[in-house]
Amino acid sequence: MKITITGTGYVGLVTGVCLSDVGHQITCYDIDQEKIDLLNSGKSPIYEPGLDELIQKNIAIGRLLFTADVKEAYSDADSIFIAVGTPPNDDGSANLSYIESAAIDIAKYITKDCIVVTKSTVPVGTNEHIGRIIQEQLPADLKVKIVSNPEFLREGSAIHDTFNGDRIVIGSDDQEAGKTIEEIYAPFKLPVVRTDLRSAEMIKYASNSFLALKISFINEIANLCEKVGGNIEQVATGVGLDKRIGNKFLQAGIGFGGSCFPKDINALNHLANEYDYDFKILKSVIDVNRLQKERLFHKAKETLGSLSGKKVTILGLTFKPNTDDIRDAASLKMIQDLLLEDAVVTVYDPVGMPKVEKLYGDKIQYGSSAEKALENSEVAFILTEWDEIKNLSLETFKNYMKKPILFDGRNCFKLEDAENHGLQYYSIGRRPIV
Ligand SMILES: NC(=O)c1ccc[n+]([C@@H]2O[C@H](COP(=O)([O-])OP(=O)(O)OC[C@H]3O[C@@H](n4cnc5c(N)ncnc54)[C@H](O)[C@@H]3O)[C@@H](O)[C@H]2O)c1
Ligand SMILES: O=c1ccn([C@@H]2O[C@H](COP(=O)(O)OP(=O)(O)O[C@H]3O[C@H](CO)[C@@H](O)[C@H](O)[C@H]3O)[C@@H](O)[C@H]2O)c(=O)[nH]1
Repeated sequence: MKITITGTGYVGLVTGVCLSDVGHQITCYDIDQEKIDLLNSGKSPIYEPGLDELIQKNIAIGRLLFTADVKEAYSDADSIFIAVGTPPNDDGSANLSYIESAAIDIAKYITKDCIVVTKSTVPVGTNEHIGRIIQEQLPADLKVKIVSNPEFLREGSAIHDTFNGDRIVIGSDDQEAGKTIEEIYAPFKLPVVRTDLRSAEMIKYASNSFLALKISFINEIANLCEKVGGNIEQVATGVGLDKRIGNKFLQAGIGFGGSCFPKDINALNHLANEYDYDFKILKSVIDVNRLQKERLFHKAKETLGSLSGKKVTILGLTFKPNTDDIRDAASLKMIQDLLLEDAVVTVYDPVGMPKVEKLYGDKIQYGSSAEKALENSEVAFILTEWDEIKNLSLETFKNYMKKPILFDGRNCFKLEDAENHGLQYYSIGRRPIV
């Protein structure tokens, strides 16, 4: 059975590699020739622990093939998994142009009946739309069935999540097509949820929105703790032990970012508006997150007065650890606000600096290490909880900074430690050490 994966971003690449690792013959197709060349040399274009090794292993045993040739990708394919991007349009809706152009190519180049599976995150109704596009262009003697199979992996633990996911969602209005896709996933031995097309699409948006809601909720409790007293970590532990609530996604911080939560929540809100539904909770989640990203900046201004001309260090640029992804990261808003204040900004991140450099060039400085970035700085912000940053000794801040004033957006250090080291330390949802 020939399985083709369209798009070699996080989702397409990790899905293709993991499916080949459990024994399937996989062809990964991308329109980006540079990515394909890199992949054929055994290197992943994305930073994901463990991925290079799996790519090399499965190329070597001949189960994994990468191509930028559309004919090679689609001819003889039995099933095609679409995993192209669905980035946000200016109005918050999902941009479906990549999906639509993939659908047109599929209709043009398939040579036998096949199942088209959408892994990309798409608004409710899109799979039917894809089906119609394909149908319109398809030669009369061929048949295509449509399946929705949303993806739940997280960047940074994508391989682990694929092999150990909580569920595989397979939505189809055609039982047989759904069953074939279920069989492809059988080696993973994971729980399968079979639904109709529209429910599968909604499961993806509802899941991301609910996780984002948990984060915005705990961030608001943290903000209130700062006013009324209480320690958000103790509160989150106490709340999370209730099994009905669960302890995951209750880590208060500088707000959520990444390529998914902000985009998907906005897309769901847009969909609700289109159907004349006022999704009040979702709008609040978006609003709370926007304010949370600005919170430490305002606190620093309140504490220091003006930041103009002051050397400010940012440690951690990616939207979370173990990825080089900076999309919608809290660091981007912070850099922008600091530059508007005429602060002198120096940044450090274990892997995220090249992408930030592409955006900001010589408007900011780049430390070759956390210590170098902290040298002579008057304020430091921690925005990503990389192990390397969490493991810094608090002595480092004292030794390298001009004044050790630390704003920790990820609660990386214990309050007692900051107190013992004589740091001025502000974190999220905990009393300040002044
Ligand atoms: N990144 C994640 O962690 C994650 C997790 C779950 C779901 N998703 C969803 O999965 C989808 C893909 O996300 P991503 O981060 O992997 O995307 P991405 O934007 O990083 O990669 C998409 C790839 O598709 C290629 N492409 C575009 N049009 C194409 C076409 N017509 N034919 C072949 N290739 C084409 C691009 O060149 C690119 O390499 C999105 O809808 C996203 O919301 C992402
Ligand atoms: O308790 C928490 C957990 C997460 N975050 C932040 O939330 C964002 C997203 O984190 P995470 O969910 O781990 O990363 P993603 O890789 O964006 O994964 C999410 O988005 C993917 C794309 O849709 C889904 O597949 C995943 O299931 C979903 O977790 C990051 O900025 C985190 O710092 C918090 O602030 N507090």
